Amino acid sequence: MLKRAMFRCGPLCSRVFAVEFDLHTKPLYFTLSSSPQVLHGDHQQLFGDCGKLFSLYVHSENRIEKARMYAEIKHKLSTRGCDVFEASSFMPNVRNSVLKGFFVRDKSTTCLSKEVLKSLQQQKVSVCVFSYEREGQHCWQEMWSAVNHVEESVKQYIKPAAAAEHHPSTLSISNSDVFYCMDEAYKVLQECADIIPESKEVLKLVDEQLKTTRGNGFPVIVIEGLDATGKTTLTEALRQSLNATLLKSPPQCLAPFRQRFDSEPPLIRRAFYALGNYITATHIAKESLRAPVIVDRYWHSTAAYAIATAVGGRVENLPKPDSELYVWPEDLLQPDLVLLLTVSPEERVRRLRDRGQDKTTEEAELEINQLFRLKVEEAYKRIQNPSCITVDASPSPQEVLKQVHHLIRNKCHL
Ligand SMILES: Nc1ncnc2c1ncn2[C@@H]1O[C@H](COP(=O)(O)OP(=O)(O)OP(=O)(O)O)[C@@H](O)[C@H]1O
Ligand SMILES: Cc1cn([C@H]2C[C@H](O)[C@@H](COP(=O)(O)O)O2)c(=O)[nH]c1=O
Repeated sequence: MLKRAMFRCGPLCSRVFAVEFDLHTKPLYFTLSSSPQVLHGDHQQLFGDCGKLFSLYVHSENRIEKARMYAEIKHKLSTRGCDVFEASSFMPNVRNSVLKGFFVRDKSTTCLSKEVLKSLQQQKVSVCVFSYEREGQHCWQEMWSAVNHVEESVKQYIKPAAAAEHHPSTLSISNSDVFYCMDEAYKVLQECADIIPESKEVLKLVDEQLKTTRGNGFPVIVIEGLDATGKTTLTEALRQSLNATLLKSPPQCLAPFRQRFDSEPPLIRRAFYALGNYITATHIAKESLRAPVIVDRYWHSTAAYAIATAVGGRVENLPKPDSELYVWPEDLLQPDLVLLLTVSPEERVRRLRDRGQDKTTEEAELEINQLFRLKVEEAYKRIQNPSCITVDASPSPQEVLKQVHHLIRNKCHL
């Protein structure tokens, strides 16, 4: 049964495996071979270190179940004191062939991870588990089962493989992390309506919005940036100085649901934020007929945070700059100008501390995770049509406002 689940997604021998062993370098890639292969360098380190080694991959036809199971496993394993590395199995360049999972090194004498693995194999979502054994300079894997009996289990040797051209997670971003049309995000919330009752309320709010296309109105200016880069300060100043309407994404009507969706795995959380943009779009269409509109975060934030979270490790793992993953959704109202506020990491942390507010989990992670911060900012800069203009937001609020007025005058003739 386990094996069948894995084979349904392509035979094991044609799959490539990737382990995020060191976040500062490329993932370690390997394939499987029937003959022993000598391991060197990082591969030797990954498979040769002490401790019991396992990897596991989650499969289910139901993407909501799969996403929730993956999040649950991550939580369970990380509280067991094991070394847990994100892993994936995929067919090179084949979209949606990715099975996400973990590589586990359990150094405990009692093998704590086995307990977790046993309980996982009893669930209705398929979790394929492999165990690894070393044999001199070689290492082989075989299917592992909680009851120690796997039909036709074959030993397959680990064979180091060259790095994939595209990081495996980029193969599954489209309409799982970033949604390129409203219907795709809508479907996700429909699919989880039974387990997350708030989904129905969110969908009702989306349905209530009129499908408006933008007429010839006043300019729409979006202000983007990491937390504490000064968006609230600037957007409020622009509202006053331009006599503009100030909107934000997600819109106020979704505020009561935000915490609930923030605690869900990326598939569900990102669909929620995507729908927030469509509601904001209908407000923009209406308000821009009356006055200039300033928007605090919009699709750039939704896509940049989603891509940076989906792609593990370093900035080089992001989809290439010309990737279609940076393309604006065709059915989403486009603003006239997008400005990206940037400050140095030190200044941003200082502003966060001065503000002394609660941070979202993601933002707390961001503070300690320089790599993530760099990826979000780089993803912002790669988004196309419209692309964003970077504004140095380190000077005083008055100076930043002056710079931005200048840009608005030039680009929007306001
Ligand atoms: N140009 C500036 N110079 C110095 N401090 C600033 C400047 N702009 C804003 N701040 C201060 O930095 C902190 C963060 O600013 P603000 O709340 O405007 O950021 P933000 O981008 O809206 O954050 P978030 O996305 O988390 O809402 C606040 O304490 C604010 O007073
Ligand atoms: C709009 C939007 C926001 N987020 C995340 C990014 C940050 O961690 C917080 C900040 O939101 P705030 O309302 O500006 O305080 O939310 C996101 O992941 N996706 C989005 O679309």
